[in-house]
Amino acid sequence: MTQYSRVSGSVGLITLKNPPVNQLSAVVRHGIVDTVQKALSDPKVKSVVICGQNGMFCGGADIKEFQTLANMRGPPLIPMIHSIEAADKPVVAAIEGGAFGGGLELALGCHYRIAHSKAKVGLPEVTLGLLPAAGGSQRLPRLIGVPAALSLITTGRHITAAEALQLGLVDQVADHNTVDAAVKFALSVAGQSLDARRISNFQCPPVPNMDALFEDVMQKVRTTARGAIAPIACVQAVRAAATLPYTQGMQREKELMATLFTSGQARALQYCFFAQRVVGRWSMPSGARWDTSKGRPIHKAAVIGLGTMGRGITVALAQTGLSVVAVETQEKQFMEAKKAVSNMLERGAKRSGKPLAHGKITYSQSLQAVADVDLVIEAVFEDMGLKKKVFQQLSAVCKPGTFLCTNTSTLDVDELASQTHQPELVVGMHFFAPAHIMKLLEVVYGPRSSPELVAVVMELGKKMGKVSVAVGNCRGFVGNRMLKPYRDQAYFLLEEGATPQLIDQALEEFGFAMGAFKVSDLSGLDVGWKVRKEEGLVQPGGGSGKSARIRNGVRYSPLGDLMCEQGRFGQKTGRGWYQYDKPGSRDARPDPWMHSFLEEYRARHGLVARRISNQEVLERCLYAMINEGFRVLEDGIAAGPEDIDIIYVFGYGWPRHRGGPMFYANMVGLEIVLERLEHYAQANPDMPTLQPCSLLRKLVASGSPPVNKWKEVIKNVRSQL
Ligand SMILES: CC(C)(COP(=O)(O)OP(=O)(O)OC[C@H]1O[C@@H](n2cnc3c(N)ncnc32)[C@H](O)[C@@H]1OP(=O)(O)O)[C@@H](O)C(=O)NCCC(=O)NCCSC(=O)C[C@@H](O)CCCCCCCCCCCCC(=O)O
Repeated sequence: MTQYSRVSGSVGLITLKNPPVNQLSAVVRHGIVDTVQKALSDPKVKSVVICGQNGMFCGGADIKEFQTLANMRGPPLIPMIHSIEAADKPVVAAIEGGAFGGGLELALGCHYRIAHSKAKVGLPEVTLGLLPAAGGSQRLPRLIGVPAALSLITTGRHITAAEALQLGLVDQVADHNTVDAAVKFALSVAGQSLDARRISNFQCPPVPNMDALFEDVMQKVRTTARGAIAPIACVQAVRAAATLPYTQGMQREKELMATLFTSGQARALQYCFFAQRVVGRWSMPSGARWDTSKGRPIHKAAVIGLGTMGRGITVALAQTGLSVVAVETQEKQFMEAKKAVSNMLERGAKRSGKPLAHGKITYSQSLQAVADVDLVIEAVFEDMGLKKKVFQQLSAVCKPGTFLCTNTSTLDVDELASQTHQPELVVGMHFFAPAHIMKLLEVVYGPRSSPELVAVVMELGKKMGKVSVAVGNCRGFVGNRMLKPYRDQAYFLLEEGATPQLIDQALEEFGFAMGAFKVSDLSGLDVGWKVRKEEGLVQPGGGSGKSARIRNGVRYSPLGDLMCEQGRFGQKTGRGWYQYDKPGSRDARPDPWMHSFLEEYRARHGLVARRISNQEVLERCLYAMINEGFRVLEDGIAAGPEDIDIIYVFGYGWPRHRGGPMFYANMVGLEIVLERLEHYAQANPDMPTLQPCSLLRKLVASGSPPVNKWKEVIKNVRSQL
């Protein structure tokens, strides 16, 4: 909706009213068309101001309308914006809060833009698999120049009002009431010629070596896009702005948008946008929910253990403005950590332009120092015995009511909780390395965890800039639990004839940031080896005879153990699944040694190498992971498919334009995933992770409903258990 009034005698004020972000739904577009016409035909009105209610200009087109073309009724945006630009009375955009996507395109159609100093603007369409197709790709380069427009449009980043002013994207920045400032401004420009204010009439500012610039940008975009098509279309659209007259440029914008609009990638990215918001509305099997559970404020937090994870967590906490007590009992680690944390904070301050958070951290070598904190995050070595001891000590030292969190990535949170006097005040906070950079936080609750604590930790995660997902307790929680069958399949494929580079290439072409073996080299093969040894899975020399590749009755690959026996721990030793120039180097190169290692291994176990296709790599690795995802849903560990998908997109390098593993399964077709799993399970009866799980079968039997309808089927499956 829109509201219209005449203010200060001669200014027509149009207010967009469409909570939550004044998105340009059909009814708003109708309102704009009608009120603009009203203002222009009223002889008393000499100029017009467009603003948004509740301190927000406009969040752009209504993304919900994009779900089907049938939804796209009402006046189209492009002619609506053209009619504003063509008006013979000055139109001023008063930007409070933000102007994003279609919202900024609307403002670019206005003759002047005034922004509040705290407002942000941007064209984030690329993050939704689209391009700014209401003239944004054509007007922005004409206004601020090709290089700056390319940067904004291909990344979708939001910029501050100050940066927008510097770029010439806004004409004035207001510190107080933006609408008042805009009305005053509108009065001052009434009657002035608008010839020089219509951006579509501008020529793009000339760029020396334009071909080279576009080639360079396209090259960079292709490398970072990992298969996403929207960033490439964005470059093509800006190129059209730079090389074609406006009307032809608009035609190109339209053609490019038509390709993107109906693409699977746009569906996936828009799903991710909403899924990210869905996971914030967490719920627990007990019925506790985000909107009925209230946390309490945390003023002082502590981190126990200042290894790599503890350091990152300390930085992330300090950057929220909290007082942090950082505890490390080992002298050498203590000294190194203090220095490392300072450096990380300095780099962070430089990057963000925000002041240093140094003063807020106090360091101690004694656990007694945490006696008065509100919340503790334990980040000692991943060893159940050690962690149990720490939790017993914390329970004795901390004041009653202190929240105790563990940064374990796999261990049983309930077992740790049972070491304390108040098990209901214990949860897992699974950070991802580097903890001050990576966006994902898995918040792991147990059956006894209090909803108040979950609310506190979810809120704390938000303050740390994390995307927090609440999940139930099981081995590996959601992310690592699903990663295991994926990795196992990668090992089995090596045994059957693949190479690490063949598998990694297939996964990277799919869009993963790194293939399974590069990730393993990065995180260190010894980490998993230690866990497997503790579980009694490792046999010297990989074991012999038929049982060498079987543990507990299921298929097991000792390849990783054999690599570790040879000291090949990955990047840290300069040798792993790949070779590196020197220990610590990141540049992975295929290692000819691997060829003879695998040949010798296959010969020892009577395996005949066969040709493995990319399709088989993807189906076996991804469908095994997806199948486990269905089990996670069936077990109630994740509340819905969105939780799994957000975990994978933000924590495991899953390509966002494919929407997360569960969304991807839906896109492929659940019946196809089921059929392929059945096929591989039949060929490999000793791999139970390939046996399709009952929820998948149930969903297929229910006609493969879209992903947002799965929860109903899950509820039925659970009620039958
Ligand atoms: C705005 C924000 C920065 C605010 O952040 P904040 O943290 O304050 O709040 P939330 O993010 O939690 O959001 C609150 C609430 O609002 C919902 N929401 C936000 N934005 C939108 C929106 N744009 N539409 C709908 N709903 C929105 C959000 O979901 C939350 O609600 P929930 O219930 O889920 O909790 C932040 O919200 C933000 O970043 N928003 C998105 C901004 C954005 O990306 N905007 C761009 C939108 S796309 C666009 O504008 C496209 C235009 O360029 C062009 C359109 C032209 C269309 C032409 C179509 C041609 C089709 C051709 C096809 C031809 C095919 C053929 O014929 O064959």
